[in-house]
Amino acid sequence: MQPILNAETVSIYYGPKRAVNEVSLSIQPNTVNALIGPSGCGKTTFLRAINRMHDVTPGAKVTGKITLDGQDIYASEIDPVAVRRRIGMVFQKPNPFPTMSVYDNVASGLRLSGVTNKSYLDQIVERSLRQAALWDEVKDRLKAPATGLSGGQQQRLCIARALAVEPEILLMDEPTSALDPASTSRIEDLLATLKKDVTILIVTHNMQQAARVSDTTSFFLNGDLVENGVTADIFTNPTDERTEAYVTGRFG
Ligand SMILES: Nc1ncnc2c1ncn2[C@@H]1O[C@H](COP(=O)(O)OP(=O)(O)OP(=O)(O)O)[C@@H](O)[C@H]1O
Repeated sequence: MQPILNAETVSIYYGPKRAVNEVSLSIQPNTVNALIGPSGCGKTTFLRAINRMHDVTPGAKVTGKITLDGQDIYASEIDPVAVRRRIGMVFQKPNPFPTMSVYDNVASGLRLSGVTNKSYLDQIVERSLRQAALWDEVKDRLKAPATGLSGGQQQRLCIARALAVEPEILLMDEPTSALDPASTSRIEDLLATLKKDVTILIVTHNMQQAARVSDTTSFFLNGDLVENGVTADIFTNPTDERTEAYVTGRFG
């Protein structure tokens, strides 16, 4: 099958310092892909290159090639805002727009792209909240402030907000690290259904989580992609001894 996303010898620099070294990685559609590795190994840096977030980091530079459906997302004619609509992102700490209601948070991306039709917005808001497994909990408080939701609900709201513009890829940077175990488990369950609609890349420090939720796993170390493969193989039969040392908890 054709990969939906392809990175070819991608290096990422902060000023003169190279944080990611010539990483090549192919991602198949409708899969969950975990990026693991010790702190500072470049997971977040690599993830952020995929939706051109480094465009707004002073001194950051991305080299190599990243394609989405075969199209170079760094090509000069490509608008980074359009890239971010197709490749959404959910961050470590839930970050709903604090002055907006639950409804307005989810509708914000569509409104920014000029959608005003109320019944269409209603429909997309409901669909996105259902996809994020939040609808039943918020359907009677859509006009209430988003900040009144629990941390776990706020994170699912951020997922709904990202889904509302129908991205092809969802990047998740340690999306459960600020959440309690019950909320974490809800989001993990959600990933299995979400991948029917969207391809997911998730950075996680939690190896049990990577093993539970992902189809493929990529192990990063000091900016290198050491090994990438089917999750069960990475955890039970890795080919590189550094991967084995990491997944068996010998360093980290
Ligand atoms: N904005 C920045 N400016 C300069 N250096 C940075 C910047 N962001 C990250 N780095 C450096 O790049 C390297 C990779 O960082 P990155 O955040 O990608 O690692 P990570 O694997 O995601 O770590 P963690 O698991 O702790 O989040 C680190 O050495 C870090 O200090």
